Amino acid sequence: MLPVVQLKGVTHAYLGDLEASLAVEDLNLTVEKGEFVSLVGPSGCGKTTILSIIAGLLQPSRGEVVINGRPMNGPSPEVGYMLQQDYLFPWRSILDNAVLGLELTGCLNDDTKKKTLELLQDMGLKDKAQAYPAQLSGGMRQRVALVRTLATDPGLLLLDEPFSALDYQIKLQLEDLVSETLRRRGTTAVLVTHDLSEAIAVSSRVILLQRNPGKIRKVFPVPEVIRAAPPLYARDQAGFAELFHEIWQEMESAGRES
Ligand SMILES: Nc1ncnc2c1ncn2[C@@H]1O[C@H](COP(=O)(O)OP(=O)(O)OP(=O)(O)O)[C@@H](O)[C@H]1O
Repeated sequence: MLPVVQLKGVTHAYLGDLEASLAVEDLNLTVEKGEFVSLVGPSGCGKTTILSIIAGLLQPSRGEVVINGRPMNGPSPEVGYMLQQDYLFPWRSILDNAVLGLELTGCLNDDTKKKTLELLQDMGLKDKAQAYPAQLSGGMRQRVALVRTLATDPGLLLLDEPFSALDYQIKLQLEDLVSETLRRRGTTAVLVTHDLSEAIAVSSRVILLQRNPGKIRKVFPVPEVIRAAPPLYARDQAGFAELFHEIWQEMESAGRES
């Protein structure tokens, strides 16, 4: 089976008026179908730049991006992107917000609307379909944003710190819900997070980046016993604390060198 994401020698420099700044250099990364990988690393190591490149929002200065076997050519409905802010339209009902992506891609019909309602139900939001964003909590709104992203059925989901603005308890619940939903649908995911325990709890691999310029420093596979548990319980599994410390130490060494 073809990998979902292939980055081959990807380098990106942002061009300023007087100089160019090298954000990421010579990245090589393959993400297989159904994998959930996390990108972690210090501020400025290029996590968001990498997601923007995979999303087709940013053309890398050098190197090749291949999505589902095809060279990347701008944003595509195959790739969903979810951010820290929910960006719901306050004047639209929850259902109308949730179907926005379908509407914009010309895919809204009775069948896709029914599937969106099912997704809202899966996320515990069916009775909120006719409510408005202002009537929902932050965690609920983030779930609506997730439904909106999943409604177009992207094979690849990019998540840029989607849980970081939420209370700890809500964050843990959402990690479970998202991870279970993606597993069931076979969706491939790339998550950017500052929370190392979240990265280990939800991923099959944690990719540690270093900065100046952004590069992959080390890839940590997450042991099966941790991966098999729902994120809430993954943290209690044997090997979790050891892996956390191993990645933490490597991060500290990277920090000292940059
Ligand atoms: N639009 C831009 N113009 C110029 N430089 C940029 C731009 N966006 C990012 N950079 C630079 O590129 C590098 C990588 O930034 P990026 O935002 O990808 O890092 P990050 O790991 O996501 O950071 P953080 O964890 O703080 O969100 C940084 O040095 C940043 O200053």
